[in-house]
Amino acid sequence: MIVMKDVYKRYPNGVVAANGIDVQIDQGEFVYVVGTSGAGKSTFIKMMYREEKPTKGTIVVNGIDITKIKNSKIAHFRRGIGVVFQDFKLLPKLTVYENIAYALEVIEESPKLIKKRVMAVLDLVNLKHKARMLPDELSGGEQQRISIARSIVNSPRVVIADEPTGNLDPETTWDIMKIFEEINSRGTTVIMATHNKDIVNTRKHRVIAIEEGMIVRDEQRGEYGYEI
Ligand SMILES: Nc1ncnc2c1ncn2[C@@H]1O[C@H](COP(=O)(O)OP(=O)(O)OP(=O)(O)O)[C@@H](O)[C@H]1O
Repeated sequence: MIVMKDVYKRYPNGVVAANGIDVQIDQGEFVYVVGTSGAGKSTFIKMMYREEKPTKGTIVVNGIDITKIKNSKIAHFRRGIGVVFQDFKLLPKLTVYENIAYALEVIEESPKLIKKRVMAVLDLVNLKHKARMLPDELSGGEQQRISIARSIVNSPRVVIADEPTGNLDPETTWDIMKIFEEINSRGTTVIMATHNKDIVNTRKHRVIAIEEGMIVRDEQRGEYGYEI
């Protein structure tokens, strides 16, 4: 569960990107975060995995008040959260297998367990046969599937995705959505910032709309709500 109470974020340049946010997201929900460019979507989700610290307010994620944890504990906290980016952020010199295994190697899991888990997530995204390739030998959609596989290899309770289909064509976008829905159906919370009206209006889930750093709409099975 994620709970934000009276959260404000003012960047050093004076921009207020979160302006009094109160929200609760329960375990297992699927949530779209929508809003115009610069509205504060990325700031909202970055605060959930402590990439940004709020100026004021409390944020409790998986039972931990992440506004109070020490810097030395942040890495440990983040292991419970999977993060997927628009530009994939795969390590170019590592193979697909190594990119995914890396997250488990740093926590010193056994080689046997690492292999089992990496192959299981590669199977989920249908890319077992590409395990030995390098990221730049893959299409954009395949790279995003690998980055999703990497985000869930630790079995996080929450997956956060910032515009994960922004660089992909419409057909690939649907494939990626199916994977997120599959992950969600297994009980993982999925939080996705998106500008994709078709996705939001077709694959119905909770919609949180942000404008000027405030939640202006929060609807179960909501609509995208903007003309683009
Ligand atoms: N690191 C930063 N330093 C200063 N200002 C920032 C920083 N990051 C974001 N901002 C500002 O905060 C506001 C909200 O930005 P944010 O990236 O959260 O919006 P967004 O809704 O995700 O936008 P987009 O859809 O364009 O990605 C914007 O005015 C932006 O310029």
